[in-house]
Amino acid sequence: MSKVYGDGTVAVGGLTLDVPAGELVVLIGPSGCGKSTVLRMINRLIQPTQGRILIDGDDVTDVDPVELRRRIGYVIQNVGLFPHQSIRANVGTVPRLLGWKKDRVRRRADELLELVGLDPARFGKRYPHELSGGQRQRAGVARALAADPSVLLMDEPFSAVDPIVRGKLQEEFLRLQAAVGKTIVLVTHDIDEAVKLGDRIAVLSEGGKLEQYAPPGELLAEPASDMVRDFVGADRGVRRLAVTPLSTVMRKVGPGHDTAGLPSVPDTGTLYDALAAMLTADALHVAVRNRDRVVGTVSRSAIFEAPADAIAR
Ligand SMILES: Nc1ncnc2c1ncn2[C@@H]1O[C@H](COP(=O)(O)OP(=O)(O)OP(=O)(O)O)[C@@H](O)[C@H]1O
Repeated sequence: MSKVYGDGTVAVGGLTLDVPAGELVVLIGPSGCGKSTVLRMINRLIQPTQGRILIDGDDVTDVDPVELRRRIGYVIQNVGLFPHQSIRANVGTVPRLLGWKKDRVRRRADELLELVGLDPARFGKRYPHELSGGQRQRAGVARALAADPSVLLMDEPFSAVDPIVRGKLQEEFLRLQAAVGKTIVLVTHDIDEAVKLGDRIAVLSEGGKLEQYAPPGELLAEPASDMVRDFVGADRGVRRLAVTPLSTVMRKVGPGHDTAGLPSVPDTGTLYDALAAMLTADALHVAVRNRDRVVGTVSRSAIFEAPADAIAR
């Protein structure tokens, strides 16, 4: 696909990208490289100058716009909730457009509010300005999911909130995605967010040029160009810890093994989490838990001495 704006600006110069169903793909790149333009071409807010966009084999330009809205959820920075409508009405927007009965719209809105962790009884009647930034963000995600779209487009969805809330929303969002399994294209310019959320990351440079398209570990281990190397940063080696599962260096322990006094991390964590827990607690080892059961330990030296090819790629 490509987009040349009326004034001759080549925002996207011919990009081909295959997004596997059920995966979360992150578009990242410097300001003005065409990320938002790509996203808006997918949902037809912007007409491509050239090329085609297929969803499940259907060209989006052939799909009726109302049907397209049902199939594609869209979340933007600062959410874009309608200020004069209640949160419940906001979340019910697309189902209403689709002509669902009032009761069904309401039930669906409340179900979605629950799903994103907003109590419908408490928040349903409020207006957007009566919510915190993080709560508005969750309402925005609920609205985008309301008609059960197969595709979710998210343009810097977590950038308008402070870093702590952002971290929490990202965690919640990963849990939500594990439950709903949408195909997601997410735009960010935060490499840590990209590494944390993406199954694959597409690094774009000016004009929507695809510099590299790879899973986070591979991107960090083997940047395909100088541009990508600069972009992922000199500390990419440390970032790789954040995509390496604990299992690579964990020593298994049997039941009854004494780990009293050690900091602990869940077995779903990464080497980054283990190192952070040890540094925070000034400990040389960390216990690895599966729920309440200790299943292994990881030591600082095991992380530092891990062979390079054991670290994720
Ligand atoms: N309506 C327009 N008319 C002309 N040029 C435009 C228009 N909209 C965007 N552009 C230009 O197209 C290029 C890509 O813009 P786009 O918003 O897609 O970038 P982006 O990567 O999302 O940037 P950012 O990270 O800053 O949001 C930029 O050079 C921008 O100035």
